[in-house]
Amino acid sequence: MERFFNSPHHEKNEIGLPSQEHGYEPVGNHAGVDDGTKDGYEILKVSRDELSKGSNINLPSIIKDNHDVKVFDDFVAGFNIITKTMLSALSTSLGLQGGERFENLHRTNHKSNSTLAMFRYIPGDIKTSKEVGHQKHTDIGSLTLLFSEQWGLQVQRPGPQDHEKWEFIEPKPGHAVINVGDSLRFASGHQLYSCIHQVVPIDNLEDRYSIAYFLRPENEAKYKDSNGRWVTASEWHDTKYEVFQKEHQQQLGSDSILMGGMETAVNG
Ligand SMILES: O=C(O)CCC(=O)C(=O)O
Ligand SMILES: [Fe+2]
Repeated sequence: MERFFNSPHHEKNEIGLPSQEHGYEPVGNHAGVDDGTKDGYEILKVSRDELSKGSNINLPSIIKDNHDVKVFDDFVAGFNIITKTMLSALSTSLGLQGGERFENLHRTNHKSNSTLAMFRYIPGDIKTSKEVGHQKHTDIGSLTLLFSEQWGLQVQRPGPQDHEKWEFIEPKPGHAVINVGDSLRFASGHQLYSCIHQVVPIDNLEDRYSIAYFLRPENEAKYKDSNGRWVTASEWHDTKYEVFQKEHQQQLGSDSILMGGMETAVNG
């Protein structure tokens, strides 16, 4: 990751961002933690569908050799097994049968927006920087497997409480953080809660690296969203992504999308 992120911009940006699940985005493409700020991370995304193209995969030349592609392949294969095992355990614990079981909405050979994302956050001061952290949100997909050895991730506990109270998640070597995202919340009939989280850098000195695997349902899977509409997983993905792209001011009134309906679930 360091090798990629330390490369010149034109090399990192060689293929740009052909889709929201694949390619490179520089710092400042999304809203940041506080009003009027932008995000403080750059990101390399490798989509699971793109990886399935084998040697035809579209990647910047600096990470396109066989070794690099095998690393991405191994990560995605392993992360798929882990997340689908969890989905199966959750389905069993909720008493789901047949086509309702979560793993049957996530068949690996079906098209989806699942993606592997690698982040580098630039150091910044939460009070003064104009580009800082990762805004408050819930994840679009089903399960997110999140790895970072550095502090920065904060969550809000579900349940009635002061909803501006943030708690840091301690990074532990050899551990991952698992977020339930909106798609699993919706597929569970809103029984499971999406996790409200954000990232704030805690010192002004170090870059912060994190790796996320965003498992998302098959594009055609259907559920009722936070506004009670029947949508496909790919429609929800596109709707939410549009809100992610907006400035804070334009996001006003979009809380039920940005937070997957958790604002009202948590506080009301
Ligand atoms: O970088 C992190 O630790 C979290 C990233 C995240 O929340 C996201 O991209 O959805
Ligand atoms: Fe997230």
